[in-house]
Amino acid sequence: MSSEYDVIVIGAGAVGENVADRAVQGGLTVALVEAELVGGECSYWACMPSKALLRSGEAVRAAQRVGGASAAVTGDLDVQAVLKRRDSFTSEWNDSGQVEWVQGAGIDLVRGHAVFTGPRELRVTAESGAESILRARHAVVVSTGSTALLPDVPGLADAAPWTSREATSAQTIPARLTIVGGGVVAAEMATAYATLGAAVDLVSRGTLLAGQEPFAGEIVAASLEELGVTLHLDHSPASVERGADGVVRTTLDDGSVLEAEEILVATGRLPRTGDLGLETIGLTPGDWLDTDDSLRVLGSDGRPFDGGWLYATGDVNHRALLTHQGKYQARAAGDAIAARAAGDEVHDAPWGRHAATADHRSVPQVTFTDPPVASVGLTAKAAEKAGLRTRVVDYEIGSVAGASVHSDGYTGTARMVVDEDRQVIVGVTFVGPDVQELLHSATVAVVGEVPLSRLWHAVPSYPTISEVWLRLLEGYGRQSA
Ligand SMILES: Cc1cc2nc3c(=O)[nH]c(=O)nc-3n(C[C@H](O)[C@H](O)[C@H](O)COP(=O)(O)OP(=O)(O)OC[C@H]3O[C@@H](n4cnc5c(N)ncnc54)[C@H](O)[C@@H]3O)c2cc1C
Ligand SMILES: NC(=O)c1ccc[n+]([C@@H]2O[C@H](COP(=O)([O-])OP(=O)(O)OC[C@H]3O[C@@H](n4cnc5c(N)ncnc54)[C@H](O)[C@@H]3O)[C@@H](O)[C@H]2O)c1
Repeated sequence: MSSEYDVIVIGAGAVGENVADRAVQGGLTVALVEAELVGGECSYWACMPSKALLRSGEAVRAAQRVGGASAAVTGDLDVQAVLKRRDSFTSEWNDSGQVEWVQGAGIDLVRGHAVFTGPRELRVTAESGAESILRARHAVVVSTGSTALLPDVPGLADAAPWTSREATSAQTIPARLTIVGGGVVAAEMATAYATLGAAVDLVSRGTLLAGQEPFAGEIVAASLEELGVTLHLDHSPASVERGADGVVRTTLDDGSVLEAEEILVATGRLPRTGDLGLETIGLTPGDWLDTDDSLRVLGSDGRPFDGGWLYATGDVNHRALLTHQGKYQARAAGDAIAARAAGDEVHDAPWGRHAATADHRSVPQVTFTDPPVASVGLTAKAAEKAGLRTRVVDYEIGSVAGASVHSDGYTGTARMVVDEDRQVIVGVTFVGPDVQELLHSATVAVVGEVPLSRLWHAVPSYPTISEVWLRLLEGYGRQSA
């Protein structure tokens, strides 16, 4: 069977779903191809189940930090109830709700694994083995996401290691868990599993959360230790072996040996482009797909590949491996495809409707540790590296009235990075209980390039934690204008 559509989107993760939706809203016919579950990684094995695993423990600790409330929280966490609540967020790994949404949005869902057979043409193989050919009149969008990277450590692959998929979908909590990695997945899963009762060892070849401001990793490291996690920073596993007794023994580069029931590998991601038939159209399987700002894949000459019919959105383009940022790209790409198909003007200059400009220097991210780390834009180090003349202002969040009411002994740190030449903020980081809900104010300030002189007129309410904004401005000092 063969069918022709205006647009084919490969991958029905959060990002692919949104590209398809925008293209349909732009008047185009769209086939959305999915090999596994409609909704992708975020819904079933990443954002939602991981945040569900974290939330119950966070709620208990939040109450324990408020005098009077703490007396009411005396029991243990109900681990089975936490896992059951997590299962409800993944709809027990059943995608019928999302399929209904796709169909209601006017998108044709094609179940199966897609491979390129030529330009604008794909073969889809269903689970039953049935094959169909899809052709695209205007565009093919690759939204196939990313998969866990397994470092080349002797014995690791044979030790049945967990990746983020097993860690977010586990039905029992191992008594002991070794985690390899020091990034977001490692920090969040160490928080979750330690809270759920596992004895956790975390091995990272560097510091924790190395891409963030240094104080973020330091605060999270202290909080993990308080939860009972043993940190092995600046270490790597030299070899791994699962014994006949089922125990995983991880030998570190200093010769010490960690024992655990499971080992979680959280050492970064690889693009899901290895089995897409990219070689048939002249691209390299296994590569990330570089794009321009309207998400067209670039060829080796730096120009849109083969005249510009191929797009890549979400994790697979390596611009920002985050659901919200991928969905932002999806809106830009879906609308750009519709505009180009209609011969309408394409607004792909910086900050235009069809450009994912914010991917470069204005990406917000929350790491849901306890306390969480919420950041947007450039760190002080990244701003300096980018050649900006900057000034950094730090403030201890616990000193604002709203924070002291929020929790007893609230501790946290805020940093604002100012571009001195333009008098605008290029980066903000907050670390402290509940700061994730402050982040969008920082994103608006960074993306809007709001002049510092105007920010003084954005008055934070008393007594809220957002008064930290006023303290950061006071720390910077008011200009005469
Ligand atoms: C543990 C963990 C927690 C995370 N938490 C957060 C968070 O809190 N917030 C956040 O913003 N981000 C988070 N992320 C990142 C987020 O999950 C990803 O950025 C997001 O899922 C990427 O979406 P995507 O649509 O690009 O890819 P995916 O969600 O991976 O979707 C790709 C889809 O393509 C399908 N596919 C692949 N190849 C083919 C093919 N050849 N044919 C047909 N279908 C195919 C796959 O089956 C999959 O469904 C987390 C990641 C991890 C690992
Ligand atoms: N809350 C969120 O927004 C959220 C949550 C989880 C994941 N994510 C996304 O998922 C992506 C992947 O996360 P991740 O944590 O897997 O990757 P990462 O790139 O953030 O971190 C990888 C970590 O592994 C360490 N490492 C690599 N090889 C090692 C080795 N051999 N031995 C010891 N340590 C080693 C690195 O030093 C680094 O600390 C991130 O880019 C993030 O954007 C987001």
